[in-house]
Amino acid sequence: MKERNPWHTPLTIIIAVIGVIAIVALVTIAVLQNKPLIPKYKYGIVLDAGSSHTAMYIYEWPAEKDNNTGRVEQTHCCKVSGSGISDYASDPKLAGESLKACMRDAERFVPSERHEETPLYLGATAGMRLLNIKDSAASDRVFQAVSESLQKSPFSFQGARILSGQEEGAFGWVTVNYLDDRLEQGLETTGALDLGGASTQISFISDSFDGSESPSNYVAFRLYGNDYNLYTHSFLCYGKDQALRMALAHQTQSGPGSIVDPCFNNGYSAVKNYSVLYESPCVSGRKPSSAPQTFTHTGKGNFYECQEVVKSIFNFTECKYSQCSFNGIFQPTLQGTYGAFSAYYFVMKFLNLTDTSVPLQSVKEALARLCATPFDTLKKQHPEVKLKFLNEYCFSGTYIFTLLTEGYNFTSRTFSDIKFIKKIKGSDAGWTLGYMLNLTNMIPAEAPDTPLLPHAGYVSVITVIALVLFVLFILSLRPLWPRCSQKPQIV
Ligand SMILES: O=P(O)(O)OP(=O)(O)OP(=O)(O)OC[C@H]1O[C@@H](n2cnc3c(O)ncnc32)[C@H](O)[C@@H]1O
Repeated sequence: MKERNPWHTPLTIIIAVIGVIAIVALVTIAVLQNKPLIPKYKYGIVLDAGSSHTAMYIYEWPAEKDNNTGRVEQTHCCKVSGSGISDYASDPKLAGESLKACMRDAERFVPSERHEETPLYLGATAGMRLLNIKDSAASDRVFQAVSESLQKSPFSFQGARILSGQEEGAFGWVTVNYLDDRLEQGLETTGALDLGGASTQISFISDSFDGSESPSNYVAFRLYGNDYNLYTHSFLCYGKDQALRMALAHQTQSGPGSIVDPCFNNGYSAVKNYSVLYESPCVSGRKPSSAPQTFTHTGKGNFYECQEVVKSIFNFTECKYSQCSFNGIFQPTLQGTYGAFSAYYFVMKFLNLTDTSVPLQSVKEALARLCATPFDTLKKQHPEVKLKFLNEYCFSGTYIFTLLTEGYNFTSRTFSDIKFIKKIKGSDAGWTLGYMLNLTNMIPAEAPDTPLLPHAGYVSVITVIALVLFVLFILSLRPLWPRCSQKPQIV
């Protein structure tokens, strides 16, 4: 004879089975309903048509979060081979052709089902600003050619245009602060220092600046519920290549047949053409009236003398405001930390000076040593470095040092507030990301609403509540529970 278990009645078994099914169904629905979708991405492409070269950046963000909350990241960068589009003024078609290899690259990196909806922008900076000043019809032809080429791509081409210096500075600032998560979290922002080939930008927030003293340097933003009064200025012709032209123009004012340049290493020698040197609008007005066709450019490598040459391209005396950086341009008091990118990074990286805890005096000494190194020794020390760059590091380092200290007024105390950076969390520092975020409305003016609980927390709460309900349900059926009799039932 078997003893009968009082729980093994059909009713309790049915209740238990229904209860378990109900819990499983409830949790399954909660999980499926609220689970983040399998990551699917959307894309945006920006071409940075700079004075020295063009680069293409592909950005991606989670598709279900393009209501302003998803993180935008750079997934790919392609360097267009050849020079910047402004160098194709005499043969604009080639400017369009030059972009084709990177556009084919983009077709591989962006999934084909996303091609048609992916916005594609081309922004040109100081190289095209200068070409536009020199010959606006030629600049139009270059834009026509690159636009025709980009229209043939499968992406949604949104146009090619010149960014103003103010936009370039402001979008660089947005990029740096977006990537550092400072905007969304409303943290103290970082200033942005960008050194290109033809222009340089400085952008930062200063409590002493509300735009009233120099409105042309003022950009107002409202991002994630916070207001920002940004100071920004772009110095056209003060990118590193045009600054070098101005330094050479200063040394060839009398039209000599040769110059001995303290900004180039001893042993460096090259024959240069006067008309090529003076073809840029940054120096064209100063071309000596009588000069031979060419001059011999040799180096003597002296940092202190080089600094004097570099200082000659700045005007430190004129200022109609309460305070200025240089050339009569207003600059409020420096404040906070700074990210310095593009040529700032390339040059300081070569000099092993990206660590700004090194005292300013030591930076000066390192530059003095670099400039004093004979050019042959330098070439032997750095066989991997392109000669075009190696030639110019003494000038470039001295220029950066002078621009930061004498131009922007960084001191031995504030110099350590600068961080020389190339990338932040995998994305390049530069104006392109800020430009795309702006054009795609990816940064909201107001802070987006956040869900009460994260997904995992939500599922846990649902599960616990379901279990409690189930236990209560079982308890409420107590009257139906089989009674345990004292006597064992004999079956
Ligand atoms: O913004 P604009 O002024 O139009 O210029 P760009 O867009 O061409 O400027 P980049 O930031 O690409 O480069 C800035 C400069 O750095 C130079 N550069 C690039 N790589 C370098 C390296 O490894 N060492 C030294 N200089 C480098 C380049 O030739 C430019 O003169």
